[in-house]
Amino acid sequence: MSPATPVSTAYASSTQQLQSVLTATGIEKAYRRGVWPARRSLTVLRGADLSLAHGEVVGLVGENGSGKSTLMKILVGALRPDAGTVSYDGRLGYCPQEPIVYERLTCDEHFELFGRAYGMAPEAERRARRAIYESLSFERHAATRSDQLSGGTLSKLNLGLALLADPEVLLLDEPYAGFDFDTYLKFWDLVGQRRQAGRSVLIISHFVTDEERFDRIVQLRDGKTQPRDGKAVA
Ligand SMILES: Nc1ncnc2c1ncn2[C@@H]1O[C@H](COP(=O)(O)OP(=O)(O)OP(=O)(O)O)[C@@H](O)[C@H]1O
Repeated sequence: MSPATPVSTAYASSTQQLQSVLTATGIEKAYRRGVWPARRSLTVLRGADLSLAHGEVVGLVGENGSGKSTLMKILVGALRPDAGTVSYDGRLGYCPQEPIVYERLTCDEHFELFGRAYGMAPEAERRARRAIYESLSFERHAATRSDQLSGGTLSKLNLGLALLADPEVLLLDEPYAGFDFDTYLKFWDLVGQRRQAGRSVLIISHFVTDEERFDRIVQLRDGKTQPRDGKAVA
């Protein structure tokens, strides 16, 4: 779902973070697997820190299984950390790795539903929807049910729903895996517009070729975050 709602008392919407729009400190997370007596614990995050400034576009990278999605789920409140705190200002928009949509609803119906959930006035929702259709070129699918969309168009809908309420922070988990090249370029135009507007974007990425598009890259390794070589430190 997007945007995320905090689920834990460890989360607080704060106006005290003047520099950062989102700050995570000392995040720890272990998954419990199996059943007793063969129960095991897999520690994924061991004190990860992350901050996002206004207008910053940050890449989150790391090996498969290093915990990028886990950290992002914790940032948006979809998963509870074992330790650590997350605070942010304003609204978060979250685009999960696997689109979460209602298969019987059309694209238009998704926007209407999410617009209501965000508390948007109908006219504001329609305006935002038109702009999203135009910037990602999928207006022709407005009346198509989501179970009949191609994978790439489903990814556009997933991204569009995260963008709908113009969130201060956009958190995207491998958003462009299904995009064709033209859409991929449109995606980066859109990210550039958000940067210009002072909005922040955190993107989980696997593509080394994207490196120059980020203001800063954070790498997850051994459960902790570190700045990626050659980019400024947080
Ligand atoms: N719900 C879960 N229960 C148990 N283990 C999990 C769960 N979710 C993730 N894991 C494990 O936690 C580790 C981190 O997973 P996560 O999806 O956060 O990594 P990732 O860096 O996003 O990986 P990828 O690059 O492959 O998408 C992996 O070993 C994964 O198998």
